[in-house]
Amino acid sequence: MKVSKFGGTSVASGNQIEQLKNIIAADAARRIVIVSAPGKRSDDDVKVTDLLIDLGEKRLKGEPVGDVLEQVVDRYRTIAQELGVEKTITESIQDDMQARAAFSTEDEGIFMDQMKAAGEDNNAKLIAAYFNHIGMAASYMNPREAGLLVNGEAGNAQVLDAAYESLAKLKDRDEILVFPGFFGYKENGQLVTFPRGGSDITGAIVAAGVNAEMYENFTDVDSVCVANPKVIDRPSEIHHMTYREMRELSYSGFAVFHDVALVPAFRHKIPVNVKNTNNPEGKGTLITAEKSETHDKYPITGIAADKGFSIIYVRKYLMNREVGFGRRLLEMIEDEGISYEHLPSGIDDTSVVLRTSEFSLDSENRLLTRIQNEMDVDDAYIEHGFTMLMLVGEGMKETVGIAARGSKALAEAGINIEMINQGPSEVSLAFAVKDRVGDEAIKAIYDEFYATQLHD
Ligand SMILES: Nc1ncnc2c1ncn2[C@@H]1O[C@H](COP(=O)(O)OP(=O)(O)O)[C@@H](O)[C@H]1O
Ligand SMILES: N[C@@H](CC(=O)OP(=O)(O)O)C(=O)O
Repeated sequence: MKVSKFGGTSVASGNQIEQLKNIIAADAARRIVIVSAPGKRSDDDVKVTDLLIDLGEKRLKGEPVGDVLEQVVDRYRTIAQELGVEKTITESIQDDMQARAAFSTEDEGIFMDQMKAAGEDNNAKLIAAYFNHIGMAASYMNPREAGLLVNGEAGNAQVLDAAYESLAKLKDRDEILVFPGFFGYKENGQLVTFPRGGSDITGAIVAAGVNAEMYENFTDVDSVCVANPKVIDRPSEIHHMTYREMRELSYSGFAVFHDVALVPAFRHKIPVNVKNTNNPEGKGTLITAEKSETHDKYPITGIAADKGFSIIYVRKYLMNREVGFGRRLLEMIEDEGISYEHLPSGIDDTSVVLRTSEFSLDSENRLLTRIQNEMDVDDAYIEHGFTMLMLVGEGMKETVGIAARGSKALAEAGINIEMINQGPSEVSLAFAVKDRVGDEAIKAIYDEFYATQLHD
C-alpha cells in the first residue's frame, strides 16, 4: 500500500486534480490520498490557507469577513465547476465556511486552527466527491474518525503514539481514502493544526500508521534539487538521499519537504519518494536510511540557506577557566523561552546563533542586561540579519577539505564568513553570512561543488 500526498499547487485547480486522479488510478497500491488546501495557480495567486488566516485575523479584529469568505468559497466553486461537481459540493463548503467564521473566538488559537484547517478539510471532501462522480470508490476520511491523535498548542500539533495504532485500521478499507492534511485532534476533541507546510507531516504519520511500502510526496518540481531552484538556475537533481540529509536540509531551508515529516518516516522505516504531479513517471527523489554510491561521488548532497538569524556574542577574559559559564548563558536564553541553533565557541569568547523570530526586542534587552550584570563579561552584544548556509552530505565525513573548499569559494566571491560550525556527526557544515549576500553565497558554494558536475 502507498500513501500519496499532494501539495497545494497539485490541488490548486480542476486540471491539477484530474492529474492527481490519473496518478491514483494508475497504481492500485495508491489507496490513501492526503491532500493540502488549494495552493497558488500562478506566482501572484494566494494560497487558500493564507486567505483563511486573513479571514480569521479579520474576525478577531472585529472587521467584516464577507469578502474574504466569498474569495475562499469562490476558489472551491471554480475547482468544483472545472470538475463537474459544483452542485454536489459548493453549497456544503459555503455552509461549512460560514459556520467556521462564526465559531467562538474565546480562545484565539483554537479559533484560528479550525479556520486554517478548513482549507484541507473542504478540499478532501471536494476531491472525494469528484472521485465518486467519475465512478471511483472513494471516501472522505476525517482525521478524528481515523484517530489522528495529537497534543500541543495551537499551530504546533505533536502526534501521539496512540495515533499509529488507530491509523493502522485504515489498511482494512477497500475504497480509496481521501484524507485532509495539516491537522489532528486532541483527546478532548479539540482540533490542532501542524506548523505551516504540515500536510507533509500528516502524510508521513498516516504512512507510518498503515506501514506503507512507500510514502509518495507529489509536488511541483521533478526532484529535490541540490539547491533552491529559485536561486540557482536548473540545479542538479538529487535522486537519492538519506532521512538524515533531508531532515537537515529541510530544517535549514529546503521548503520542498517538511523537516518534521521525516521523523515518523525514519522511525517506521517508510521510504519517501518526492515526485512531480506533472511528471509522475520521473524518478523523483527517494529518501531512505541507506547511503548509496552517489554519496561517495558527491560529498555534498545539498546546499540549503535560510534568512532570519541573529548572533549573540559574549567575550570574557579567561572564560575557558570558568566552570558553568556556558550552562548559565544557555539558562538565561532558556528563561526567555528561546531555543538556540548553534553554539560556536573560542577560548575567551562564545557566540549563540538563534532564529530572530524567536525573540522580541524586550527579551533581547533583558537577555543582554542579564548577561552583562550576572556574568560580569567584558563585552556582550547581539547582531541581526544573518543567513545560515548549510552544506549537508553523508559523504562529507570521508572527504578531507570540505570546509576549506567552502571557505575558499566564499572568499573568492568576496563574501565575509561571520561564523563556521560543523555538526558533530559531520554530515553538516554551517556558514553564517550577512543576509544581503545570502544568494551570492549559495551560488559561490554551488559553483565550487557542482557547477561542473551533474548528478546521475
Ligand atoms: N532544494 C529544493 N529542491 C526543490 N524545490 C525546492 C528546493 N528548495 C525550495 N524548493 C521549493 O519548494 C517548492 C515545493 O514545495 P511546496 O511549495 O511546499 O510544495 P507543495 O505545495 O507541493 O507542498 C518548489 O516549487 C521549490 O520552489
Ligand atoms: N495548507 C497548509 C499546509 C500545507 O502543507 O500546504 P502545502 O502542501 O501547500 O505546503 C499551508 O499552506 O501551510
